[in-house]
Amino acid sequence: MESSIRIHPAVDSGVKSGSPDFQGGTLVCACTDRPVKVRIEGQIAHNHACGCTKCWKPSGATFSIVAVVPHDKVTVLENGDKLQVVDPSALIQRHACRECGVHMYGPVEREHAFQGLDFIHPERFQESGWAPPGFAAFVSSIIESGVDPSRMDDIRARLRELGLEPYDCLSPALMDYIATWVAKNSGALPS
Ligand SMILES: N[C@@H](CCC(=O)N[C@@H](CSCO)C(=O)NCC(=O)O)C(=O)O
Ligand SMILES: [Zn+2]
Ligand SMILES: [Zn+2]
Repeated sequence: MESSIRIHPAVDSGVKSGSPDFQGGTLVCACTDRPVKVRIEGQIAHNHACGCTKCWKPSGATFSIVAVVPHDKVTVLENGDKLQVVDPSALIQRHACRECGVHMYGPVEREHAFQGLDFIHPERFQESGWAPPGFAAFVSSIIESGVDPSRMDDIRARLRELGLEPYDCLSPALMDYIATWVAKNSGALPS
């Protein structure tokens, strides 16, 4: 299953399945001194590989691995004083460790289909068993980080080989969910 194409260390040797018993755990940043720790209660949802320029990626990775949890399931346990919001104008308020740069949680507070959800990077869990990524989002966006466009066919083929269907925005199910929210908000669909 190994390939010379690096997607992300958590999936490069094959996507590991999650555990039905996973009850949540603790996300830890990369600092050896005073690491930021964030408690997540329960399983994650909509886990995916993301090629956008805004999501945190470990070094050498082309994609991030990112999922959502309800905001009320997120608690900063330790060293929250090290957190700062990366881009206050963004939809996702990514809270990053000022020292190591790892994004610990990103709430959506604005009126939006994702309001009330926090984006997290499950690879930072100390525990295993989190639900695996199910698709790849914002694949074309990796070009914005400097990936040569001529590599895109091979990268999309590798994503398919890993079972991560590539999309250039979110998955059809999530795009339909967002569009339904917009239509109900505007009155185009009954709410
Ligand atoms: N081409 C841009 C895309 C950035 C983008 O829209 N990212 C998505 C996905 S992040 C996780 O799935 C998004 O919803 N962003 C909202 C936000 O970042 O606040 C790029 O690559 O920068
Ligand atoms: Zn840190
Ligand atoms: Zn992203």
